[in-house]
Amino acid sequence: MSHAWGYGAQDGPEKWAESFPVANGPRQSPIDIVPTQAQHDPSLKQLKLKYDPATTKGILNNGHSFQVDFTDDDSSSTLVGGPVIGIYRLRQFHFHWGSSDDKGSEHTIAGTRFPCELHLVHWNTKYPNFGEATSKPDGLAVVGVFLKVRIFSKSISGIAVIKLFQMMDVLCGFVYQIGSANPRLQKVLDALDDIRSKGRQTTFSNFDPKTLLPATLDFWTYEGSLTTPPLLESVTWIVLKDPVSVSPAQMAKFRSLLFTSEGEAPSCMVDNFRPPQPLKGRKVRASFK
Ligand SMILES: N/C(=N\S(N)(=O)=O)N1CCCC1
Ligand SMILES: [Zn+2]
Repeated sequence: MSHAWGYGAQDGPEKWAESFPVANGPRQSPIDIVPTQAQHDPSLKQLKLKYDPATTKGILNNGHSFQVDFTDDDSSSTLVGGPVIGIYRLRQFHFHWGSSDDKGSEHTIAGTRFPCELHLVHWNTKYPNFGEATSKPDGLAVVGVFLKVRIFSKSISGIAVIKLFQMMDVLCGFVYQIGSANPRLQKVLDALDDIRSKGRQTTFSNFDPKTLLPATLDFWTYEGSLTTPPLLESVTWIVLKDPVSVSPAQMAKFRSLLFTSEGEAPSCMVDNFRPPQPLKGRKVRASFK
């Protein structure tokens, strides 16, 4: 297989080892996190994320996901503390999602899959740049955040109204879902109209990724890898325990992107996730009891 990879039957995760033998390595990601088997480590420090919106550089459809890039020529946007030693600079964030709400995340929690997972990618400033850091065992730190679809109403009367509407809808032969849109996601999702195809990029500025995070930064951590080729075993994973919300309509927006470039037969960008990999004796630590 050339180094062209994807998520299809011919070029997907089951084929990656042909060009990237590290796919069968000892510290591959993602993994299934089993909370009852994770050990609370009181020596873990508080996770400190400091992001300067002015470092936002742009948004790109890279043909595998979309990413929001940040300038990383100084330490304006950083991760310190948690399981890492030193200062890690924010490079980009991106997402993985499914074709339906029952799958899409890369990490799973005791077998539970979420419809989407956010990854914030940081590199260790003990190395001269991101490219150098990607090949070092302590080169990268990625924060993973689960997105969870919540269909709810705030009041009993609201539930009654929804139930009535749903009964009427079923009677009329169609079903719709009412969900709570996550307003903090919307600026990112609104930009997707301009980057529908692979290779498209557009301006995107003044965005604070901290707004995408849950209120508490309780996390699990383990030593792993990039979850896409080249699958380098250089990532300290920091997976947040608490999900953030996303609505069905917002999930549809993720699924409106294309894996393909303009002029190619369109292929919807969905199911761009690698399934959990063998733990191979690794320990998962928890920052919380
Ligand atoms: N696979 C990756 N990130 S991830 N999915 O492991 O967080 N990346 C590939 C190049 C830059 C980030
Ligand atoms: Zn990722």
